[in-house]
Amino acid sequence: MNPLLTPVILLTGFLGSGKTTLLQRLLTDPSMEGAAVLINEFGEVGLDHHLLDRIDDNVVLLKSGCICCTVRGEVADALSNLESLRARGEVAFDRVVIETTGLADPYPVLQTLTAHPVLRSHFTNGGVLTTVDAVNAINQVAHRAEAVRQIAAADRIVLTKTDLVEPKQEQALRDRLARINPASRIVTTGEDVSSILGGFEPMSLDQTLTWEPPAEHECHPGCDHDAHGHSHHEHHHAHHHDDALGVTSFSLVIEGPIDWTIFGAWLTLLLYRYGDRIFRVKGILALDGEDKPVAIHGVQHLVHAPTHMEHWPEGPRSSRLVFILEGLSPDLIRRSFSAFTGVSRVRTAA
Ligand SMILES: Nc1nc2c(ncn2[C@@H]2O[C@H](COP(=O)(O)OP(=O)(O)OP(=O)(O)O)[C@@H](O)[C@H]2O)c(=O)[nH]1
Repeated sequence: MNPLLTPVILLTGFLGSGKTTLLQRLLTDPSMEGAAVLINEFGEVGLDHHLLDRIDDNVVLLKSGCICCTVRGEVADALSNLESLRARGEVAFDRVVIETTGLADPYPVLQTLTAHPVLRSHFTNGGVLTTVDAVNAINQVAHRAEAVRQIAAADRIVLTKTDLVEPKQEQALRDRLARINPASRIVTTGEDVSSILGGFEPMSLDQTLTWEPPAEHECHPGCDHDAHGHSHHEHHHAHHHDDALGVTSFSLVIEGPIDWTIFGAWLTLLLYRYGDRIFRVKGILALDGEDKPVAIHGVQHLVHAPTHMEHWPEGPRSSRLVFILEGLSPDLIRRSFSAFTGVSRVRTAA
C-alpha cells in the first residue's frame, strides 16, 4: 500500500449483521483514534449515527436515496470534502472507514476509489471487512445476491452472533463462506481488534471485479445509477438486487410512552409471523417510566436484547422504528401495532 495515500476501509455486510456494533468496538481501539467515519444509511430516518457513541466532527452521515446502491457519487463527494477540510487544516485523519448500507454493493465504491481522478491521488483501498450474521446468513446468501457480493468482496470476513448458534451451524456457515470466498480469512467479532484489522492485503480491483452475479438486475425508475457514470454493462454486473420485488423502507412514528412488555410481545409475534419478509427493524423507543431512550433491533425472525442509550438525539422525543421489508404494506404493520398495543397515535413515514 502506498504510504502517502490514506487507506479507506469499507465496512459492509447484510442488513442487521452487526456493522455498527463492530464499528463501535473498532473506534474504541487506540489504533483507530485518527479515523474519519462515513456512514451510508438507507432510509429516511438515519439511526446508526445515533446508535454510535463516538460522534464527533469526523463522523459524516450519508443518506442513500436508492435502496439498491451505495450512492457512489455521494461517497466521492464526502471523501473530496474530507480531503479539502484536511488540506485547509480543519480536520486531521489517517484513515477513513465507510460503513455501507446493508443492501449495498461494495464494488462500485471500490471502483470509485481507484478510478476517481482526484480521489485516487489521496486515498487507497484499505480493505473490505464484511460482517456475516451467523444466525441469518445461510438464508440471506440463498436469497439475496447483495449478501453474496458483500462476502465475495471481503478481504476479511467477520462472523457475528456466533454466541447465538450451535457449533455445527457455525461450521456449516464457515464451509459456505469458504466456497464463496476462499481467499478471505474468517474471524469472529469478539476477537482482538488487531486480528480483525491486522495483516490483510486488500484484493486488487481486477480480482474483485471478476466475480459474476448470478442473475440480471433491473433498477427501479427512480434509481440514478447511470447518473453516476455506469455503463449499461457495468450497471448490470455491478448492481444485482431486485427491488422490483418490493424491498422498501418506511418508519413508524409513535407518540407517547410505550409499555415495554406489550411492545416486546408485539415485535416478537410480528417477526415470528413475517420475519421472512422483514429484513431489518431498528429503532429508538420512549418507554413508560424511562427518561433515556432504548434502542431495539430485529433481524428477520430474531429480536435482539434492547439496549439503553445515553441520551435522546436532537428532535422530538417520539419513538420511531425503521423497517426494511419485502412485499408487506407499511399500513399492515401500523394497524397491527395499534390493534395489539391499543396505541392509536402512530403514523407511518416514507
Ligand atoms: N448476540 C449478538 N448480537 C449481536 C452481535 N453483533 C451484533 N449484534 C446485535 O445485532 C443487532 C444489529 O446490529 P447492528 O450493529 O445495528 O447491525 P448493522 O449491520 O449495523 O445493521 P444495519 O445498519 O441496519 O444494516 C444489534 O441488536 C446488535 O446488538 C453478536 O456478535 N452477538
